[in-house]
Amino acid sequence: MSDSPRDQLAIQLAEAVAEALRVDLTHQENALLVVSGGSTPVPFFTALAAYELPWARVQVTLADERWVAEDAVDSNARLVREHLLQGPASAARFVPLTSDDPTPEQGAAAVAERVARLAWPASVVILGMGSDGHTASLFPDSRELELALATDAPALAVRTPSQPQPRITLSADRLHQARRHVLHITGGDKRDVLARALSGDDVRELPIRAFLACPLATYWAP
Ligand SMILES: O=C(O)[C@H](O)[C@@H](O)[C@H](O)[C@H](O)COP(=O)(O)O
Repeated sequence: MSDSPRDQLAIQLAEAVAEALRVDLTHQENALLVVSGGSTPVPFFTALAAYELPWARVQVTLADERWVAEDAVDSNARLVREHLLQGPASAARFVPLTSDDPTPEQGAAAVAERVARLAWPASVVILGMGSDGHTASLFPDSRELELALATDAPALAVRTPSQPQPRITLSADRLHQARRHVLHITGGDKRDVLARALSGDDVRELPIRAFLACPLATYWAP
């Protein structure tokens, strides 16, 4: 791995997450790690996968997923399998957010049940953020945004005009259930969106605001 600021950031985040899992596993049987998809986490996944941890006691799931086949190029499950569940981390138990149902509306209840059985509170929830201020699949233009912010269901289907595929997302309530929250972002655009988010309150405008007071440890590099 090169030592670009983004790679250094990924290494620092991996170190913090590995330590969090190690600490939690000294006093609980299983520890849950919730990761995000997208492009930003790839070097972090690679760095974390190399840690020697009791991975068989680590559960990994996603903050959100596109309702696509697990081998589709834009599947977050595929991303996790290819970059995180490698080497020592291949012993972790990955719990995907999709089912064989044709739509997320049909599959959401089964996925929610699966998610509810995990080892909550999560050791770490790692969020990404888009330039529209979305996080997980809580998009400003999601039809189900209000519901996703208010429901105590663990997961729900979302339809978003700005996105090509239907998705499933963990609800804000479920994403709040963690010992530690991290925002992992890179680049000037996202720095500016975060600055905007910090200077206002309207969660519907910039859904990342729902997590700013978690507290949210921010890992940012240019
Ligand atoms: O794409 C996803 O699967 C996640 O839903 C999304 O919330 C992601 O974390 C942000 O869109 C940032 O994505 P990038 O890291 O690709 O910028």
